Amino acid sequence: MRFIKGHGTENDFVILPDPDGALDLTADAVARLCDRHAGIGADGVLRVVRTKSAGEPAVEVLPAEWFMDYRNADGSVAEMCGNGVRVFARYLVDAGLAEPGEWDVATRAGLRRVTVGASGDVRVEMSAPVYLGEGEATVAGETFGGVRVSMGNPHLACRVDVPLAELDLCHAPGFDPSVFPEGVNVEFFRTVGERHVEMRVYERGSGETRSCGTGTVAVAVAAALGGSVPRGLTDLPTGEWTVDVPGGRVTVSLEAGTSYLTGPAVLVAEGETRPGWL
Ligand SMILES: N[C@@H](CCC[C@H](N)C(=O)O)C(=O)O
Repeated sequence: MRFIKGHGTENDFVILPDPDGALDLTADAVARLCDRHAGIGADGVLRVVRTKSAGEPAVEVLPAEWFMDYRNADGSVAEMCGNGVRVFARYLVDAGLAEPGEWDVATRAGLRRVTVGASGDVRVEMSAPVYLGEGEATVAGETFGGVRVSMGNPHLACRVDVPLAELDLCHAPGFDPSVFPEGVNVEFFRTVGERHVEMRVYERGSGETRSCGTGTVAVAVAAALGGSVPRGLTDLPTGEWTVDVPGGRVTVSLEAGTSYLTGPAVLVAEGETRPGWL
């Protein structure tokens, strides 16, 4: 099986080209590919498949040529991946499967418009963040309040006062499963300057990662709200935010009715898995 390895702010992915949807990609195969000791190692898999061959009726109707089939490292399926979609777009251009420019990528959360040049950073229109109220996470017995935000996938963005390095994220933060029946990605953030925050994240299905693109937008929303409650679920503050993650830096732009994420997308290696390994 041919693969490419890439990352966006060190949120890393195994990219599997599967234009005609021929791969039967099981959860077990994804987990083995992502295993950092016995596999290639990654936070997730990006299967690159033509939308019409996605194998998912809700996706096949979307008007985009390519579908980003995103899987978490444990093999679970997720709706969206903000770093992944930039890396996905970079791969399509690098492989000659798409021209540099602006076009839509199909995801389980709907269409996401990417702006991608021949090299360099990629910008993604991330759609309107949805404010879902407040929530709580616990880390090592301590409870942190946060803001629940949907970016197509679920997030809980918690402002903290302690240095981020002090948080023990070796284990999954606790949360109320009746509030998050599908699980949740939990971000912890601190303000470090004017419209500038730093964050760590514990991702649903992947554990602590060095970045989460959808999470950076959720954190920008929580930081911009600053504890206030918005007038409507998508009537959120606007403005540009710098978000530092352990793996680098991204820019989030909150605009009326939508949001944008800009950051790096890097391809680092390619190869073939050994016959019979998976
Ligand atoms: N790392 C991603 C998010 C991947 C999906 C997430 N773990 C989930 O299950 O929702 C990003 O960059 O957004």
